[in-house]
Amino acid sequence: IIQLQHGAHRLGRRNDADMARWRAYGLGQFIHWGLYSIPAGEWNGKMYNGAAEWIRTWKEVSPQAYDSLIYRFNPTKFNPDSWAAVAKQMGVKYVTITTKHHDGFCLWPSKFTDFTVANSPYKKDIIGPLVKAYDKQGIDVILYFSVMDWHNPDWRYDIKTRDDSIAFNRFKQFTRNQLLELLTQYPSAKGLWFDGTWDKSWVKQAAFADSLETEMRKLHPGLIIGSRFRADEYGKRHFDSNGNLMGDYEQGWERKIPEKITDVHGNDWDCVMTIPENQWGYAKTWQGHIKTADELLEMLAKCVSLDGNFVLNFGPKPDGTLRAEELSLAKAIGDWMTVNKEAIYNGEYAGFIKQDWGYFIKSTASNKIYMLVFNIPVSGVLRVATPSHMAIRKAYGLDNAASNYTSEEIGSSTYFIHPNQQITPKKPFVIVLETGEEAKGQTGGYEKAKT
Ligand SMILES: COc1ccc([C@@H]2N[C@@H](C)[C@@H](O)[C@H]2O)cc1
Repeated sequence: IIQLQHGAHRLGRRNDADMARWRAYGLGQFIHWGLYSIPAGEWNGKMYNGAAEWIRTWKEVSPQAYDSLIYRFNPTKFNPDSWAAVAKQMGVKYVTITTKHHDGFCLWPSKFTDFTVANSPYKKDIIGPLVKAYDKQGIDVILYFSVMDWHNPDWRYDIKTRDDSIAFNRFKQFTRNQLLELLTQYPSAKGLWFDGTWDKSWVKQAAFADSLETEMRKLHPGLIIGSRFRADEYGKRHFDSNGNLMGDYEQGWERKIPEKITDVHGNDWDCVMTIPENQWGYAKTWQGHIKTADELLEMLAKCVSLDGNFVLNFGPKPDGTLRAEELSLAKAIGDWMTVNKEAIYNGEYAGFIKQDWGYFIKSTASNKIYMLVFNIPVSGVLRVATPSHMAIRKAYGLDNAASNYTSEEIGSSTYFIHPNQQITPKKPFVIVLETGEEAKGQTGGYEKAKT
């Protein structure tokens, strides 16, 4: 064990009500919106092949020219209620919204910089109305904040000289001021989603970041902060020098999903996912594969089955409207969630052996076990291996209880689930298992071979 002042301050999961609420979300929405949405991956008629929200770093783009985009930020069709309604129909329980991305442009009228909406043609606060609109729909809000700030002249990638450290000390105060400002202006936010914290300059601020995290938690009891905010005094990030998770949930699953339960080390976590391969801000043309609703539903099921939340990204257009591809995916996901949401909300790892046909999710609300079926075997029969001494009492379809199933015990704690009629579904579907304790002593006489 290494003595740490600024490592993890808690072992294991948070067990308070605020975190239990976060753990139960299942499905979330990410929103990336800002000046980068205007060029949308194109500059002087050339397409930037990186992520659209990173276009300021492209050698073809002068930072000053990029920063002048502030004078073009005027989302005349922005209607937060319409975004929140789309999210509601989609079935998301929380939304993570960019307050300030790496480019430093603030979607709220921060007092600590001029590089905000207040000095754009739009003039008005964006964050406040968004928080209000989502709160009205009963969707919780998490505020995304990038520590790295390309616009702020005091930002440094590393601290090499005395001048660097004088500038970066100003930058640290600026960061603290903005974070306290966000928590004060938008007190209904449930948490902060930090990004832009990997550079040496910030990694060297273990003590400062640790005390700032403590100060924010004091200002906002119950605040949820992930593992990407700070490093320990040896520069370790996400997991401290003793291998313990820092923050309240693991934030390492960006555009990737854990394979098995041991990959998540008993921690809470979220997976943040783009619809194209790698675009967070609005990009005029999406290159490569665009994920289908069925792919996204399978990602959602997989995340919840492994104790995580699945957060799907939307990149609104510069005029404030959502693009057609995102609206149609939100609709398709929402239609599926309308029927199957009880298998997703309050979902947790069920402890069943993973099967090829899909995912098991246990409900903390009903204690029911849900089978989320994506791949029907040629046999048409679905194998289930329950944790030992757990028997299956009943199996029925969530879409309609009439579509019932017969469970046949084929071995110790092993069953075949037989559909009572030919299943030819067009969409992933859910079977509910009601289970119970196996009768004492009734071992079913399955003798293990001696080998
Ligand atoms: C390759 O390094 C990065 C760094 C930051 C990101 C940002 N994190 C995502 C949540 C988006 O905000 C993306 O711009 C992506 C890739």
